[in-house]
Amino acid sequence: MDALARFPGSYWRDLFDSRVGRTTWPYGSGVWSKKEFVLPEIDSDHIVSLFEGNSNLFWAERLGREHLGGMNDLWVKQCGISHTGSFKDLGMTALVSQVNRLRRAPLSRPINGVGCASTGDTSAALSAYCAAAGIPAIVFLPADRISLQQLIQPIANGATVLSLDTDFDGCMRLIREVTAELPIYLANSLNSLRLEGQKTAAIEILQQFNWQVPDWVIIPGGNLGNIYAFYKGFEMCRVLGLVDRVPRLVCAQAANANPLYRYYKSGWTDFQSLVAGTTFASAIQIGDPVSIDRAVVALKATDGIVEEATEEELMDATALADLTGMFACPHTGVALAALFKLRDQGIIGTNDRTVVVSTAHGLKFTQSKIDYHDKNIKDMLCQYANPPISVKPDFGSVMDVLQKKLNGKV
Ligand SMILES: Cc1ncc(COP(=O)(O)O)c(C=O)c1O
Ligand SMILES: N[C@@H](CCOP(=O)(O)O)C(=O)O
Repeated sequence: MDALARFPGSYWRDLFDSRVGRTTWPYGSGVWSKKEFVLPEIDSDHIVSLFEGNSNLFWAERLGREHLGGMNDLWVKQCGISHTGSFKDLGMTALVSQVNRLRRAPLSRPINGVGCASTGDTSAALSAYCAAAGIPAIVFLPADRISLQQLIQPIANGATVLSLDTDFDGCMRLIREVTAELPIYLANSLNSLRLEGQKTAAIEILQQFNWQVPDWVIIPGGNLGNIYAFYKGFEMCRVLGLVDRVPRLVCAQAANANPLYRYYKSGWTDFQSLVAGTTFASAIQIGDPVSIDRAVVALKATDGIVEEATEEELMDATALADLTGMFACPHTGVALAALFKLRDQGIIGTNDRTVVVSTAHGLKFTQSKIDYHDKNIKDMLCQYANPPISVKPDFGSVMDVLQKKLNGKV
């Protein structure tokens, strides 16, 4: 930070702005366009990048206007529109690049592979970046708890996939033990290299608002590395003079997997890990988050809030987002459901500039959408379901249906 502070904030803003849209290696990546803030000492030849970052900031105009009491400054940061379909690419490029550097001469460290425990997105990102670099990847997955789309990613990318009959927290405990014994580098967000890459999403948001600071940023939380990464990105920009304040952060959890929410509600006095229950937001089905202390730092420093969402709330919020032009994953639904609640309580105001962080691509989680639109979820109304209409293949039948539809009778 001392070295970076030798230059004024305007220097960094201009430098980062000058790299947007560049193809010069590695600055076309949203992460490496901020190389000096991420991993300054790395040689560009050692970087393993798939041109991650630079994701769209979606103006959720209709959702805000029609469903959130006329909110007019609501944005969704589409971190899931990325090479492997989640924000994990941002951190994995930093981590795998550093491993690549360590394995090569002159350092030539004996790292035989890189490993992680995963609910499906970290494993996909690790496998893709390792495959691109020719580094062995080992992933520990909780059997039958991740989507098929997520499962096929490491398989296709040639990783060693261990499907374990336990939950994510069990996988996490095992990978920590294994990486302590074998020359396998740990790729979960315990490793701060991941957070260095992930924090660039926060800097990118500031840049996309022409270095204006939003009032609120809402982030779904599981293992809790990302909430800290966002805080770090915002705080770094404040300390180095790129902006003059930081936004208030909201961490949103599924009610079925909510150890941070419970801790927050206890006034930060009583943290209890738990066995996470099943949730459609399966990538945040985590009961013993490794970055719990970092999350508390981030929330306290930003006057932050923790909210939770039930299964029905998160699925309805996801459906509404989709009906207004998105294709959100259930984790984004958790964050949107938290926004609905904070708007109802009057905590987030109509004119507050608010960013919801979308963490994965909806196409990785289609089964829950299929079940919702089929109204095939036990004890759930599925009030925004839009099932397909079966019609006989003749002109009269088709016309009947369309006329009823146009008259609002279907
Ligand atoms: C899609 C998705 N959203 C949100 C999260 C939560 O991020 P974190 O574990 O950093 O809290 C994860 C992973 O945990 C994820 O895969
Ligand atoms: N959702 C994550 C859970 C692990 O989180 P990490 O950020 O610590 O790797 C996943 O996709 O595996």
